[in-house]
Amino acid sequence: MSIRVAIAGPRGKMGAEAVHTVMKHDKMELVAVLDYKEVGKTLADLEMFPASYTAPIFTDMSELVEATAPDVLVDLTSPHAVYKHTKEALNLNVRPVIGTTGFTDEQLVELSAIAKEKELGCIIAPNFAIGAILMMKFAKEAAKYLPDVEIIEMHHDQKLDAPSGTAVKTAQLIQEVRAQKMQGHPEEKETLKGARGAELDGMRIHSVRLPGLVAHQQVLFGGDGQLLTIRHDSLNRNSFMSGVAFCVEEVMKMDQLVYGLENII
Ligand SMILES: NC(=O)C1=CN([C@@H]2O[C@H](COP(=O)(O)OP(=O)(O)OC[C@H]3O[C@@H](n4cnc5c(N)ncnc54)[C@H](O)[C@@H]3O)[C@@H](O)[C@H]2O)C=CC1
Ligand SMILES: O=C(O)C1=N[C@H](C(=O)O)C[C@H](O)C1
Repeated sequence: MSIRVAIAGPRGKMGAEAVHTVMKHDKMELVAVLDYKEVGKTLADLEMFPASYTAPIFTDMSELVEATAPDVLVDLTSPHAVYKHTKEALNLNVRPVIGTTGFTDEQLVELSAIAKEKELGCIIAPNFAIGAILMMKFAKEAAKYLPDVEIIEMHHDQKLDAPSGTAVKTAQLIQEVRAQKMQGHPEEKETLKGARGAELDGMRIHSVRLPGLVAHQQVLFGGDGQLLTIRHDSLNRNSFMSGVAFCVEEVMKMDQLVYGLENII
C-alpha cells in the first residue's frame, strides 16, 4: 500500500527536489501539492516538471485533503506559512513532515500537544541531511568538555530566516549539556552593532548569506591552546532527500511529534 503524500511548496528549491523524490519512490504516491497562488491545475502545467507529473495543485489545505486524502504532508515553504500548515494538517489528521524552519518555542509546544491529543505522528526536522545530524550530535558531545562555543552557519542569500534552524537546534542540543556561560571579555563592546553575532545562553551564532553557498555550518570549540572545529557542508539539495523519504516512512509508525531527526535515526 503506497503512502499518499502531499507537498507544500512544490516550486521551491527544496520542494521541487522533494516532488522528484516522491515521484521516484516505489512506496509513495504524490497525490497533491499545495501552492500559495494559482499556478496551474496540475504540476504538468508548470514548465519545471514533466508532463507525466499529474499531481493536482491546490491553494487551500482543506480542499486538498478532502479531494486527495493524503497520509502525509511534506512542508517546504516559508517561516511565515509553516506553523499554519502544520496545525491545519494535524487538525485534518494528516501527518506533517516539516522541513521548513522558523518555528517559535511556543508553536512547537502547541503543535506537540495537538499531535499527542490526536495520537498522530509529526516530524519537524530543521535538517534532513545525515551529515548535519551527526555534526549536531558530535557538537553536543564536544560541548561537555569544551563549553566555549561559537556557531557559524552559512547559506545562500535567498534564505529568509537567521539564524538557521540547524544552528538553533545545534545550540539547543548543546544547552542540554552546557551550563549557561557568557563568552568573551566581560567588558567587551561592539563598536559595530551585531559584531559578536546572536547570543543564546552565552554561545554566539553568526549567519553568513552569500550567493554561491547552499548550506554549511561549522561549530567552533575553543580551549586552552586548541580549537576544535566540527563542520558540515550540503553541496546540493540531494543531501536532504534521503532524510525526507526516511521521515515520510517513519512518521506513519509514530503517534507523537518529534523535533529533530537525531531523535529517530
Ligand atoms: N530541513 C531541511 O533539511 C531543510 C530545510 N529547508 C527549509 O525549507 C524552507 C524552504 O527552503 P527553500 O526551498 O530553499 O525555499 P524556496 O523559497 O526556494 O521555496 C519555498 C517555496 O514555498 C512556496 N511558498 C511560500 N509560501 C507558501 C504558502 N503559504 N503555501 C504554499 N507554498 C508556499 C514558495 O512559492 C516557494 O516555491 C526554508 O524554511 C528552509 O529553511 C531548506 C533546506 C533543507
Ligand atoms: O534554507 C536553507 O537552505 C536551509 N535551511 C535549513 C535551516 O534553516 O537549518 C536547513 C539547511 O541548513 C538548509
